[in-house]
Amino acid sequence: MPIKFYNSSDYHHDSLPTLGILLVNLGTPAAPTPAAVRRYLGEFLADPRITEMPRWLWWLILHGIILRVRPRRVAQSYQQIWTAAGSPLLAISQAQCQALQQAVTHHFNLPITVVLAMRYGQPTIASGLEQLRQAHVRNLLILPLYPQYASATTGSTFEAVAEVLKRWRWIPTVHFISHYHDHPAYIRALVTQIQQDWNHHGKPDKLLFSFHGIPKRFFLAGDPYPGECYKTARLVAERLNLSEQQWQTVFQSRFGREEWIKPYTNDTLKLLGQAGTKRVDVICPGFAADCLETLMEIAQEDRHYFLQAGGQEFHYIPALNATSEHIQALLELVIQHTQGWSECVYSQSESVQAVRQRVHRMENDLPK
Ligand SMILES: C=CC1=C(C)c2cc3[nH]c(cc4nc(cc5[nH]c(cc1n2)c(C)c5CCC(=O)O)C(CCC(=O)O)=C4C)c(C)c3C=C
Ligand SMILES: [Fe+2]
Ligand SMILES: [Fe+2]
Repeated sequence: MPIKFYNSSDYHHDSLPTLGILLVNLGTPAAPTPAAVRRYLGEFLADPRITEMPRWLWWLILHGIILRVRPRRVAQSYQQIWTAAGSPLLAISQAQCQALQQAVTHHFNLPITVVLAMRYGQPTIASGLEQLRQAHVRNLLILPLYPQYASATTGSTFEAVAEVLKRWRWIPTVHFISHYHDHPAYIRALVTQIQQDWNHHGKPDKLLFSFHGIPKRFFLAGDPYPGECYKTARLVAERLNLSEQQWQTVFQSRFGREEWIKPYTNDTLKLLGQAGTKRVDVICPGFAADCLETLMEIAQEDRHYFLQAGGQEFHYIPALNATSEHIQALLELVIQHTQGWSECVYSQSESVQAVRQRVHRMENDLPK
């Protein structure tokens, strides 16, 4: 019979168990070039959770039209936001991973490894999980950096992780965080981020909470995403003591021709500009790290729409990124979702001595 599972022939039964945390974000092209963007979009847009359409039809559209036209245009956008450290999304995610590793090491005083993976592109989920497997992870926490659950993002991450784990011989205890849109520590971090900005620049006439959209069709099929976006925005607005007129929830980054959830960010900004609203601030609470969709679409393109339509002042409030408030929020999420795990590692470690002796005997008994 062929070997079906991923074995650990290098595994020692007396190795110390550890806790593992896999941070996952969406992913980004390896370079701001049409070829790299084509590779990235090819993988991204082939995911059935991103485009729910008959596969053959979508394959024709993707390869016949989109991948011929879009990479050139999108590569130009990436060139404008690319930094010395690479794509902002990847660089910021790496900083988050390092900072969270420090925070959990300090807090838990246990062997615990934090690894970063991307759903599309590099570093892959498979490589991240392999790193954790080699660290003898017995308890695994998956933390997709999407506060609001969507099938296209969080759901897709679960699928990709399960695809790898199902091949392991020794499957660890797994905890998957499916959302944290109303977690007090996350809400607090957003409130602080906004207040700090307003301390420097004063308050706007209107604060827009702009979230990445999804097709309306997905919402009608039962995706909870829009409701979670609304709740995040409401909780933050309440803590900032904003009146109904002072804030609004909107959806950005529409892709393709079908209707997406509304109101659209760009249309709303045009209307606000036309209606004489002087200053608008935009924050994008659904993005754990700044990326093309915030730095380019909101901070540049949408700013332009607003000012063109008659608006006077536009501020983009950065994503939570690797701020200490964000890392603290992620740490609190980790603490909450790993309740009881330290005891588990301790008890497994205690038995290491006993295992060591038994394994030794077993190995001696095995036929050579
Ligand atoms: C934060 C949540 C996100 C949801 C929900 C989401 C849904 C979704 N996205 C697309 C299509 C594209 N998204 C693109 C970029 C992009 N999307 C997110 C996050 C969510 N997407 C991020 C963080 C990024 C930025 C990546 C970066 O490198 O900075 C792109 C690529 C850029 C482009 O070609 O415009 C596409 C395409 C769909 C269809 C969808 C829901 C069905
Ligand atoms: Fe997207
Ligand atoms: Fe976009």
